[in-house]
Amino acid sequence: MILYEVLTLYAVAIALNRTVGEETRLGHLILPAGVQLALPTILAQQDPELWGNDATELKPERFCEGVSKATKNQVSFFPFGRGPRICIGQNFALLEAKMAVAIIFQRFSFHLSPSYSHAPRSVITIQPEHGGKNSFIWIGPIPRVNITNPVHIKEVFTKINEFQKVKMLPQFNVLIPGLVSYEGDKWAKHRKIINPAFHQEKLKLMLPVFYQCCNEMIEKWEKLITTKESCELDVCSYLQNLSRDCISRAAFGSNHEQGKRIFQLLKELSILIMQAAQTVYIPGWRFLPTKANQRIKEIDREIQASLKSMISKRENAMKAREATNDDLLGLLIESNLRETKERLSIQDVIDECKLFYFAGQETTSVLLVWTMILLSKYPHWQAQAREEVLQVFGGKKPEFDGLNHLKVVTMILYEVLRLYPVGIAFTRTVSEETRLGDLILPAGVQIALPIILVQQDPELWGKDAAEFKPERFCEGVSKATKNQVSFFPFGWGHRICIGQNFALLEAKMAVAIILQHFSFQLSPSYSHAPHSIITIQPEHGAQLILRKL
Ligand code: HEM
Repeated sequence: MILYEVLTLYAVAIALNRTVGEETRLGHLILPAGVQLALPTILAQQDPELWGNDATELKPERFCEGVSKATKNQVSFFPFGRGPRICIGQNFALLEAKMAVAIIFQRFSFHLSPSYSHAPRSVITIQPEHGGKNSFIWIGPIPRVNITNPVHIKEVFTKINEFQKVKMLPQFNVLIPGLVSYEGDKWAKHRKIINPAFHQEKLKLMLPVFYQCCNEMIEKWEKLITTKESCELDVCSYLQNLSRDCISRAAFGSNHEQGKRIFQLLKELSILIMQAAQTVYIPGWRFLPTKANQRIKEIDREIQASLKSMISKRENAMKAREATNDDLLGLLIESNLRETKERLSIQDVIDECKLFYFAGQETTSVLLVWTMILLSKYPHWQAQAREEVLQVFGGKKPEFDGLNHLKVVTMILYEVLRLYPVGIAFTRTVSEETRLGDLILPAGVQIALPIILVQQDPELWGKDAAEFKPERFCEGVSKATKNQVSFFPFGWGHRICIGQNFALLEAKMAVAIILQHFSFQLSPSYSHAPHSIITIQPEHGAQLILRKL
């Protein structure tokens, strides 16, 4: 019973796949040859409609009268597949597992260690993702040490020359150039020139853009509800569009249509490159005359040409005082023109614009997605946040000072970033032999700062570390963390995210406007499955039911 229940909840593979051999009818569907079918084991075996409301709970008693009774004779349990191609090794595996379990039970009792963090992750099979607190893993021939002690984390973030960014695979250089990957003097020069574009008074200039983009999304949602009381919606794509729109207009202002096209191309480029990255890496792969590589070259050429012409036009207009500089591009050019020593080249500016797209889009949209999911799950926090927003703005347009003073909304955003940080870990390379606490780390060793473990560590955050409790932040971050580096969703130290205030302002604007217009709750079709592909996203979407207020 226990083994069956484990196989129900943690089926070895998340889905079984088939290709349609020739045109076939399946229920109402006519499936042409070549179409692929996925039979998502993990969804079918945890479907409340098939298994009841306790579908996601470990309840081996479901199997007390065997599989047929538990499944009511339906094909809703197929951990070994089904039919003629059912796993030939099923009995072998079950016998081996029973032997192992029996002998373990004879000799040990066991329970979870506090350092275990529950993170099922699918890499062909479903495995727990994290090692323990003091552990290391091999990334091919390179050892990677997990650092979870806040004192040591602070040291890693502070000593930026000793602990450098891990070099990206060459595939990604075309995609994510700029500040984020530079080191030493080059990083310092770029950071100094870009910094002013993200100062609070400059962000104030971008607020109308954020408002306009949020309003357009709200109008779309309102149209979906006009004839009904409520509607079900997967908010992921809307929030992705929102942050794409915000970054594109905030970056390129009056040229945002041209900017949008560039961002579309960058999206296509990232898909092609991610696909290439999933195949085995061959040195010089970019020079192979494949269709994908030709397209990558074409896209890159178009992006470079478009950005180049936009930047030189803007530079000339600004020199002639004909252009405003209230977008990121204008602010970056202005700051660069003011630089007396070494300026950025046009190629440098192009690279930083590309980076804004990647750094600024997916990050803010996943923050918003998790915020809406958690506010749906915890309606009393949704009500408290709405009360605050209505108290500060009523039904009016949210303005800069009001947004900066939203206390409950800020606490909520921090708590979302604590539980669902944008990525699961930061990595660094040790540039020369260094001591870190008791460890002596030779050059070349990698360091991982597993943010997701540290920010949910019961030793640092208390027994309720895994619970959503925004009240932890009611007296600010320093009090919540007891002045330790145990909360770092934007990084820490000199290399802290340059877009942090931009992202938080955009998120506060979006949350405020959404709360002014709608109430929302989780739809029964939402299934909670945080999934890490660069950022942590809900794997099966964020289906919510929206109601107009
Ligand atoms: C919720 C939203 C965001 C989150 C959680 C986030 C998170 C981060 C983190 C963790 C880092 C540091 C990585 C490391 O130290 O290895 C970083 C760096 C950076 N971020 Fe963000 N980011 C967000 C939004 C943005 C936005 C909107 C922009 C720009 C428009 C941006 C631009 C950058 C840049 C340029 C860096 C590199 C800084 C440097 O190396 O000096 N980010 N971000």
